[in-house]
Amino acid sequence: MGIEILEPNTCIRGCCTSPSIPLHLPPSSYTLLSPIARGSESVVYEGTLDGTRVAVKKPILSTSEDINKFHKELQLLCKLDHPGIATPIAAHAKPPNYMFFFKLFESPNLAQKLHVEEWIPTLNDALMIAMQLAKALQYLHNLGIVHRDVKPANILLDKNLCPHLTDFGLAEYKNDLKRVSTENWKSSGKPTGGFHKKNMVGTLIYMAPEILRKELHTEKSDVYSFGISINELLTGVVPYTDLRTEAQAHTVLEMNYTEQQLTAAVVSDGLRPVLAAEDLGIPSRLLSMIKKCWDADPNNRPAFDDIVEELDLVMEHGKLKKAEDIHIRPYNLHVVQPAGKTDHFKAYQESFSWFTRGELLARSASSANDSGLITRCESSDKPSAYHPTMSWGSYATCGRRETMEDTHFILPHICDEKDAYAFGIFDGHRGAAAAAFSSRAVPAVLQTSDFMGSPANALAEAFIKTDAAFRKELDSYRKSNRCIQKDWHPGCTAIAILIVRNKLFVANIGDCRVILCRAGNPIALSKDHVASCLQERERVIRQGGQVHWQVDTWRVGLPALQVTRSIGDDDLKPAVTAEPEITESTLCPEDEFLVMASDGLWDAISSMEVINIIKDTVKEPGMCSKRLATEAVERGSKDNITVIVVFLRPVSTAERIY
Ligand SMILES: Nc1ncnc2c1ncn2[C@@H]1O[C@H](COP(=O)(O)OP(=O)(O)OP(=O)(O)O)[C@@H](O)[C@H]1O
Ligand SMILES: [Mn+2]
Ligand SMILES: [Mn+2]
Repeated sequence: MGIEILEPNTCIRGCCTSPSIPLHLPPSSYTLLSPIARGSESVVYEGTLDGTRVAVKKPILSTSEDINKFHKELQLLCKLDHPGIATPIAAHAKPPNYMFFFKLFESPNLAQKLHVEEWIPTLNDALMIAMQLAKALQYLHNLGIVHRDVKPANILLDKNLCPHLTDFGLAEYKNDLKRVSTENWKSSGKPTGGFHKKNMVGTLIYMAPEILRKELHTEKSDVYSFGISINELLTGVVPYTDLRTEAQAHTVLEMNYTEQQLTAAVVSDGLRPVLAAEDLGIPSRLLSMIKKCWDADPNNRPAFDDIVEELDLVMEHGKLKKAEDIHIRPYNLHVVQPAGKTDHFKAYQESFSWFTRGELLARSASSANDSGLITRCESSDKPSAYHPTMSWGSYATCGRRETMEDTHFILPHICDEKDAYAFGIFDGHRGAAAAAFSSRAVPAVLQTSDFMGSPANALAEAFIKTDAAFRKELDSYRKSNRCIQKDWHPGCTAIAILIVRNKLFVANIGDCRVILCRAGNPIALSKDHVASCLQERERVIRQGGQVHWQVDTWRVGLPALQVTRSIGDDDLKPAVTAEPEITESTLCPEDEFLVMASDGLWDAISSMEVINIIKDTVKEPGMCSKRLATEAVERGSKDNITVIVVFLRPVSTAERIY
């Protein structure tokens, strides 16, 4: 493109050279805009280079070892040229700035695509992705390079859904690995996204048994990670999160300290993710190839030359059978049409997403108030003198987690009522389904309720109806016997606020929180429902649940849930109730703003600090939300984080106050 290559085109040390991409840039040629992602070892920004939008990967360089690593990664990247690999278009390798510039991929990476967007690929999509990725890895292996971090989060998708392998932070020449064998262990790179912070490279669930046994990483270890990733693409299930043994793997994954259990199971018991289901039209050849890829013995795994050949054959067959029509998502609710005798191959399914299912609830939600559980709060209809002037913004980030299980909604001027606003946050656990469903269902039910006349009731009704509808949906979905996850009980915590004129209602279940900043001080408008709270513990036991001390805190039931109220979690109902605790406040001119957020924020930042941070941030609610979330990540919050900031006064006033 337009960027001129300044000679000599080398990095500061002279070790990296490239005939085609510039390795140092005039400062005026690029800008860094907002961060797209924070990896364990770098921050990826959106930026511009010579006027074009690009992605800028800026490694976190804290030691000289990190700088060596940057040079190594750059040297390697300069040698690569393959359509299936995200190669840099420029780099800047002179102090104080070390950066890689890549073409900006607008679509999310494959992990987000599958688990946040809940994308369901057709068989054709899946085969195309598998093939492209296999070719990219074949290319690398032929050059003697092992990637060592193959996983969906490192696969970028372009507009046509073509995959581009990225993140060469852990890549090595195979020959160098031989030499370092045990050193390889201590890990030059900080492991990515996983939990083994010191001893391992790669991400635990994608790591081959030999890596877990601390043996040498070979190209066959990439084959293993490839197999796990392709199965994830076919099933839509994050490896091992659908298992439910005594120590539920999902819990294992959430509790960093028991990863040894999973490691042991993978290494010694041959545990593998649940293989995609053949009866949905996924060719058995593809499935046996995946099984071979994740064979315990690296020697039994195919090389990428074989994999590419095998995929070719599978695709040939697919063409005959219209692979583009086949939707592969075994755990979907779908209707299998009576197949014609000659056409067993074709399985239809209703395209399915938990977001959409939640939305549909509006159509079935009756406007009658029939929950019967809530005592009507006295009406607050009297028009009052004070009306807040509102503006709002939000920010949601996956943080250091691999998957995003938070969702939220913002619903201003409900049903065209200019004085009614609702906001909500849902923090999913044991999967994202409940949070996805609720973020659409709760506002849908609210809109059909008497939210003006009886706001507290409307909120309670929204939570209880959503919970009932979600569990019913889950039930029928399990019964559709397409569900490979026999014991799957997703849930979410929820907080919602409803502002009607000068009244503020907060409904909460779980450990999201809302605070109000009144005259400079935080007022908590919700209380956490967690098993470490005695009152809640007693309530759970009274309602037939079990609470036990596990590892470091009180937890509910076998799944060892820390929260005591939620939507979903149907294996723990009724003890883990969806009935919200509701607070009502009257807003006054002293009120400055509201901050609501999932526990990822509150784990890292106190209410008072939140207020102070907003005080020295530009008074734009979206920016405040982002600043808070970013600060929490920087302080080490390991969770997904969602923040909504609502100003209750004209922003110009708010600005003047501080
Ligand atoms: N060119 C790009 N366009 C759009 N998004 C990108 C691009 N490159 C990276 N990203 C996003 O940034 C994320 C992190 O990038 P990358 O994996 O290269 O960083 P990292 O610090 O090595 O992360 P980790 O090691 O934790 O996986 C990717 O998963 C992707 O979502
Ligand atoms: Mn990555
Ligand atoms: Mn990385």
